[in-house]
Amino acid sequence: MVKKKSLGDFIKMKQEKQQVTWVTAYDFPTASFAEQADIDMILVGDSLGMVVLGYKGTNPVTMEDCISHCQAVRRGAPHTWMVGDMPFMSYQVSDEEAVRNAGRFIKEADADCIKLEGGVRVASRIKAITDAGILVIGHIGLTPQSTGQLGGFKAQGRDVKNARLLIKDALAVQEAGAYALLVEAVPPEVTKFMAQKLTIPVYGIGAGPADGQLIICGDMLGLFQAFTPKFVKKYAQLAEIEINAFRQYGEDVKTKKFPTDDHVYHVLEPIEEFEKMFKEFE
Ligand SMILES: Nc1nc(=O)c2c([nH]1)NC[C@@H]1CN(c3ccc(C(=O)N[C@@H](CCC(=O)O)C(=O)O)cc3)CN21
Ligand SMILES: CC(C)C(=O)C(=O)O
Ligand SMILES: [Mg+2]
Repeated sequence: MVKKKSLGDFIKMKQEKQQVTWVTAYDFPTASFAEQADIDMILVGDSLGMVVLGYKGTNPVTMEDCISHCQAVRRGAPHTWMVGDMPFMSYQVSDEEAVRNAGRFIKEADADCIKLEGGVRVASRIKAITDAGILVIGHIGLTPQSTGQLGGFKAQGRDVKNARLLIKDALAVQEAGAYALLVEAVPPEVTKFMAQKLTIPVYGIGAGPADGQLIICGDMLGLFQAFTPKFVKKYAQLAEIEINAFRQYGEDVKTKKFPTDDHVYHVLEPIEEFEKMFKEFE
């Protein structure tokens, strides 16, 4: 078992140009498998709404959902850096609500830090949470909680005007005190500029090479069937394996191939004694 990383390790990894590996996990087994595979960080993303709760987007996800899933992940991965993702409406209203809800991830779920979406427009939230002593990761580019304004799950920063705004967002996030930044669905040229310009680590999902990479566990494992973003690489086809296993079990039960003598408990007294006892009920 490798020792749990600390903030200093992640800062050093950027300086030494070592890649950080980051996956989402929402439950105990997945978190445990990620830890056993020596993944550097786990995000308990509000994408849990889509990947494990079956919503069409992330906005229905509540603080209670996030805390509960973070607690399960922490039990599965006690030695891995865990990021709590702040859900829609847990930080949008005021700095005060943002600090209170960020604190719940630390206090109730033993998160190492929190992540929230937005750049310039959430700078005061990032500063307020940081001032409370909590580590923050910013998240810019495709920000799923504002897909209404973005016009859907669309890549960002593809024209110069929009890329300039993104770079201003990135600088605002760093200036506000975030210790790292996540960039989602942005051309690699723009990501590369940000990773060079910023002193804090810049991680990417669908954003090309950066100081580290994030991927959604359901996507890389082949468990999420609704859609597959272009930036996903599939490392397994678990849905297929699960469906085949359920189908085989169903067939075995219907054809009485399961259960067999291997799967039952044996009586502890002579069967004649049982038969006598059964007769008492006749
Ligand atoms: N399973 C899953 N994977 C994700 O990467 C993910 C979530 N859920 N939920 C939250 C957000 C939403 N994300 C998404 C969702 C859809 C696309 C997508 O379909 N993109 C298209 C079009 C891109 C465009 O028009 O610019 C693509 O072809 O990649 C991308 C990111 C990323 N996040
Ligand atoms: C899509 C990633 C960046 C995220 O925020 C999540 O998994 O919730
Ligand atoms: Mg999220």
